[in-house]
Amino acid sequence: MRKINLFGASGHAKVIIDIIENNGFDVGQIFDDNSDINSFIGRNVVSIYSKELLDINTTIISIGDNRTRKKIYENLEIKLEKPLIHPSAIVSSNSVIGKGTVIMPNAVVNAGTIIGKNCIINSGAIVEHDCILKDYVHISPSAALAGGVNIGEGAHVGIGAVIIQCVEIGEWSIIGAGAVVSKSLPANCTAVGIPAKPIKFH
Ligand SMILES: CC(=O)SCCNC(=O)CCNC(=O)[C@H](O)C(C)(C)COP(=O)(O)OP(=O)(O)OC[C@H]1O[C@@H](n2cnc3c(N)ncnc32)[C@H](O)[C@@H]1OP(=O)(O)O
Repeated sequence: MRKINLFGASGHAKVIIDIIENNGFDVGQIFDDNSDINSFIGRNVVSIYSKELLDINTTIISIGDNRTRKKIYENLEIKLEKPLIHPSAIVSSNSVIGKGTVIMPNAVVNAGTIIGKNCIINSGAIVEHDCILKDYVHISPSAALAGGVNIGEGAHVGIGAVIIQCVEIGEWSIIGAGAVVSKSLPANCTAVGIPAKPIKFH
């Protein structure tokens, strides 16, 4: 049976284990650098990093923080798993999804959309047609992107946020929970409200 490693024993990893099992695959190694975590929902956790051990299988970086996923991928040259898609998600055959990206239960990814690597399309999120999502993006549960939306690297769209068509979100920006984004937003900002406006830059 095909095995998939997890890098990070987090709450996010619990949902990914469900997706692995629902696809009929099995969990391989679970790695976490916190040596206090010896087991994770009944499974053994390895805390001493070994590239040889991890490279036996492909891996999903199961950490919710976008910058941490990027740091781990770039520093450790993780051998990424193909996109991991929950069977209840609807993903167009005319979309392109990068390695290490996870598509959670009931998410929708429509035709013409291109999603980079190590992204999270969380439960019930909708990514409409012809969107472009760069690497390390996280679309939170129930967020909705209309057609032709562009999301820069590492941006985080908060839970229940709505982004209207053809809007651009700059890299590493954070869109607050429940925001309505009606105009493009710059890089490295946190934007909240209806309509969404930047409240700070980082
Ligand atoms: C499966 C999962 O769990 S996936 C994860 C899903 N989680 C999310 O989507 C969380 C999204 N995060 C948020 O909405 C956060 O509140 C953020 C990122 C927008 C802001 O967080 P912080 O940077 O810590 O800012 P902070 O909490 O200090 O808030 C700053 C101000 O913005 C306001 N604010 C914060 N979030 C929001 C929001 N979503 N909508 C409107 N106003 C908001 C605060 O009330 C505060 O206002 P004040 O200065 O008048 O008191």
